[in-house]
Amino acid sequence: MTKFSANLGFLWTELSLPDAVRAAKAAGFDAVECHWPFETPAEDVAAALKETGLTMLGLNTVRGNPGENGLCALPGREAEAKAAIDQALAYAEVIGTPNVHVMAGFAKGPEAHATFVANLRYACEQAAKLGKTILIEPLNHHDAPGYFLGTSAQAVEIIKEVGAPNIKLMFDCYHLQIMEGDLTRRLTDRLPVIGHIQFASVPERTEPDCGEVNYDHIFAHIASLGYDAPLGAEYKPRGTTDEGLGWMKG
Ligand SMILES: O=C(O)C(=O)[C@H](O)CO
Ligand SMILES: [Mg+2]
Repeated sequence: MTKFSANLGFLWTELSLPDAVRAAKAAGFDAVECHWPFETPAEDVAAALKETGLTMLGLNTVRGNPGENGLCALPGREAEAKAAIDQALAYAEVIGTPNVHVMAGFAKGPEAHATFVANLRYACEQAAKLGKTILIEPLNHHDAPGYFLGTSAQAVEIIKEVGAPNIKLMFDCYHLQIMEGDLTRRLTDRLPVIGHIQFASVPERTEPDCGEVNYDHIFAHIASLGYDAPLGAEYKPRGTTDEGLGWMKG
């Protein structure tokens, strides 16, 4: 039976993060994940996770200044990037989160690549001390034009170059359907480096019950690969979150 994680960056956003954790539990999710929890005291999130028995599977490093979308591929911003990595790992340690998604930012070219690799090596060293995993995620160029990381091939190349055992790919089916398609084969081919999988309808980015991707097929294929970690429901509900959960009961 496929397990699901509620991404609280998009689901139950009208609630406080601790209450969103409780709502996800009540709705039958097996785990939760989020984007940027830092305005909520980690202790409050930890208490809700303990109360519900859920794990917060992942969180992100901060975006940076208004309009930015990550710091870790930005040449000249290394001190801020390291601080963002330290902040995310410290928060993750308090709430028992195993994965930190290190966000690259809007950049391009060889200097950005070298900067990202160097910051990821730092992140992996720090994460290894805590037994945690660093994730990198290609984002599509419609939602995030100019974002440094845009394809799974680029991510695989970076993962190999970083050369750490605790760096993995966040395979977001939404972004990768837009950027490259061929999801069934990509999931098979990238499986050895996949650290987390997310999904949403394409192109709407709503519940997975519409659009151009057949998620009944995708979920069955993922299960056939022997991947049984919770899959991240990272979509923007058409109505309220609870109204849109019929796809889980299918
Ligand atoms: O945008 C996404 O798909 C993500 O998963 C990032 O964590 C937030 O931008
Ligand atoms: Mg995603």
